[in-house]
Amino acid sequence: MTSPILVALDFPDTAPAVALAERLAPELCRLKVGKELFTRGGPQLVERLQGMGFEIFLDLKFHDIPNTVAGAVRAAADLGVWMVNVHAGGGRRMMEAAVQALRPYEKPPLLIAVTVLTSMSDEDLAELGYGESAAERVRRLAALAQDSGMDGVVCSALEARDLRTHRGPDFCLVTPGIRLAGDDAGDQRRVVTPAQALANGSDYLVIGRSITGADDPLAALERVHAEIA
Ligand SMILES: O=C(O)c1cc(=O)[nH]c(=O)n1[C@@H]1O[C@H](COP(=O)(O)O)[C@@H](O)[C@H]1O
Repeated sequence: MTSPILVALDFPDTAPAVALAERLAPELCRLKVGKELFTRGGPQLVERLQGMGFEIFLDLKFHDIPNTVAGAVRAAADLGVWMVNVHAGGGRRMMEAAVQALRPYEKPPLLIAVTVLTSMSDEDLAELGYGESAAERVRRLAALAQDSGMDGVVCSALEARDLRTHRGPDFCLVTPGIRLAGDDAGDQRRVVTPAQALANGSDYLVIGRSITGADDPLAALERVHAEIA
């Protein structure tokens, strides 16, 4: 079975991250290593998790000048990760440079662009001076990402249906902001349940605290699988 679930290992250190991975199984999920954990554990931790059989989404959301981002995604590819992301807000030339950087690889990571963070609301965007809603901005950035040669985008599952229609069946939709019924939204603003996210057209569900914060993370993961079966 190929699971659509990516468990976000947002831990302050490597020991609890590895301990959690030991309680999960590569058949049931992939793992996401983000900014906090990577800054602590570095490439060695990624290699250790890969050695345990997990495919890794390296979520460092690169956002810099094209040359710098190209070098960063190359470093991610050399590490052998399964997926890596950049911010679509870095623009066309930055995304094209990232795409170009992965051309020489026989088995490159999936290259994904973050559109509008799921922690952002329409009000947050207005405060930044953007004259469009989150849904409109996601649509614009997803079109630009696809046109720049990216494999897909990170968005909220609220926008997945619209993107599936407009960007076609092969464009990869990665959706964080997933909450089981009754879970606390926390800092997230655009949240959706696992079943609804898949029904909307998501390919991959990024789930952090609903699994990592559970008393029994494996049981929580199995509950998500049961919900989407
Ligand atoms: O790129 C991401 O993974 C990401 C993008 C986004 O727009 N929103 C978002 O929450 N994420 C990540 O997804 C995870 C969500 O965690 P939970 O809110 O605990 O489920 C975190 O690791 C975030 O860094």
